[in-house]
Amino acid sequence: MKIALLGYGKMGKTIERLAEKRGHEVVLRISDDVQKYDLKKADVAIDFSIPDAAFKNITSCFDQQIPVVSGTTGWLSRYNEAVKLCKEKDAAFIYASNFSLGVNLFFELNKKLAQMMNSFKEYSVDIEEIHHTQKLDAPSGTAISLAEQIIENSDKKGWKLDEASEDEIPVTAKRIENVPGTHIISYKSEVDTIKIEHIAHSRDGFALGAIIAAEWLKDKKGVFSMKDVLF
Ligand SMILES: NC(=O)C1=CN([C@@H]2O[C@H](COP(=O)(O)OP(=O)(O)OC[C@H]3O[C@@H](n4cnc5c(N)ncnc54)[C@H](OP(=O)(O)O)[C@@H]3O)[C@@H](O)[C@H]2O)C=CC1
Ligand SMILES: O=C(O)C1=N[C@H](C(=O)O)C[C@H](O)C1
Repeated sequence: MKIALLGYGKMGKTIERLAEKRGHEVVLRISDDVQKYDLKKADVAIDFSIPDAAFKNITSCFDQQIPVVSGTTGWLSRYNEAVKLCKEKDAAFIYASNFSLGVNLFFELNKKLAQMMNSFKEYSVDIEEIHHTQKLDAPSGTAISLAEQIIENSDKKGWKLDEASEDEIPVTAKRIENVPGTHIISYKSEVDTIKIEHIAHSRDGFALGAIIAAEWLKDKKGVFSMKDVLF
């Protein structure tokens, strides 16, 4: 498979290393706001760029009929617009706030736990995420996905960074040197705490998941999620 990397930073370079091990070839590496780039020599594009660039990168792929996998976070206010454009252009698109198998299993656990805990009002829920100090967005895309899953499966009405009201989920974002990505969900009562936690040991899990998603999407049309790929 010939891959165009839109974003050639920490994730782009990890994807290149693992993709080459799986027999793929990287044919294009984009690292800044190029006015127009030719994706025709690629079978698929993988976007891990920056919040301000993701929408343009993704829609360039739709225009050039190249399936696109995006893991960039912090641009989701335009997600529905991207979905509409993908359908109009009969293109192919997968977005995930987190591509690792472990986090996608953790998502399913989170939904089940939220349903179960909703009956026990003596417990209050909170989310904590910890990432490296270069991260541009807060809270992480994964923490937002986790909060939305709890909201869909409980009586919670929303989430807020730091201070939250009774019917919202408080989300804390910590930045510590070299942490690839940690997410913790805690249910606390007067007498005890129940916690589930996902700790990424490196970026390899995110990168491998994105490559598997690209292999899966290559010959398809439509808008998909990591759930379609994995389960
Ligand atoms: N969904 C998932 O599983 C995961 C998502 N992420 C997300 O992926 C994104 C990238 O993460 P990471 O690789 O760690 O970040 P980096 O900062 O290491 O890489 C981002 C790269 O994008 C480049 N860039 C800047 N402008 C553009 C542009 N217009 N088009 C293409 N590339 C551009 C930057 O170049 P320069 O440095 O020159 O500005 C940089 O090389 C983040 O949003 C992060 O949250 C990260 C890990 C997993
Ligand atoms: O910026 C990162 O590094 C990560 N970003 C994603 C997010 O915002 O959830 C996924 C992962 O946690 C690493």
